[in-house]
Amino acid sequence: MAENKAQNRLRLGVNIDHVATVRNARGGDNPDPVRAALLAQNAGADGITAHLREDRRHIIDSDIEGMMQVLQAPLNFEMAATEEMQAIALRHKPHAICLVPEKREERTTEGGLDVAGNDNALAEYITPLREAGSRVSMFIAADKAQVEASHRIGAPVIELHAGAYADAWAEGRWDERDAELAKITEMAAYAHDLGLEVHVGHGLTYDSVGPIAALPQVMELNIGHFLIGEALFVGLPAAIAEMRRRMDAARSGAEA
Ligand SMILES: CC(=O)[C@@H](O)[C@H](O)COP(=O)(O)O
Ligand SMILES: NCC(=O)COP(=O)(O)O
Repeated sequence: MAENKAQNRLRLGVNIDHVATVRNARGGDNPDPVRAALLAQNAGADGITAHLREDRRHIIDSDIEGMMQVLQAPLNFEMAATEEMQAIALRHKPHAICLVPEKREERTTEGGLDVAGNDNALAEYITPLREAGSRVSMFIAADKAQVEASHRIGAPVIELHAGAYADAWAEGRWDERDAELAKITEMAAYAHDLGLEVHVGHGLTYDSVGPIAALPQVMELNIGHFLIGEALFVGLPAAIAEMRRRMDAARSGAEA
């Protein structure tokens, strides 16, 4: 995504996948994820994130095409490391590409990509994507071996999977929440020391965003499902503004 004027300003990428989930429940064109992406951009999102799954359960190919045509904000294109997705990414050359693991039977992205177990293949896979100018990131668990493998293969960015932290928060499992936060905290610092740019995402809400936003090494958060749900009640611009307020308050050490 574009450099921020204030160096320490945390970027917010708004994931619009679940606008497409609602559209696809009935087929047809409404609600339109491209319209939601434009609205998010105009409401202050620093970027738009969209995950084109192999089964097209939410975002479909024409959504990506539409966003590439009309968005000024950078697109962070989430995809599995398959030949089909590589060809689509090379056709569109999005600002950023985030490689994520995918299982057709999962309800949502359950874990991080196993970069450590596939480092040679992934190094080869990302080479043309990087040569085409996309900033490639690895969506990984907060795990030292995965951070080191991401660095080794030449990915400039990692996104740490916050799902276990966010779920523990939502379910009141406080010890687990604290343990997950400790892992993210440690790995964000470690990855930053290696020279990686650190992003965090998955499952974050108004409640759980603060401690993650407060981590000084984290440059970007990607948040979708909660914001799209909240938008049903308050509208997308208001939901984004409130998330932004909480991120900024945590970043500056103030009470949210
Ligand atoms: C990789 C990731 O975290 C996302 O793409 C996201 O949460 C929305 O997509 P799913 O809910 O389909 O995983
Ligand atoms: N990569 C995480 C993302 O884009 C948003 O995840 P979620 O907030 O929809 O769970």
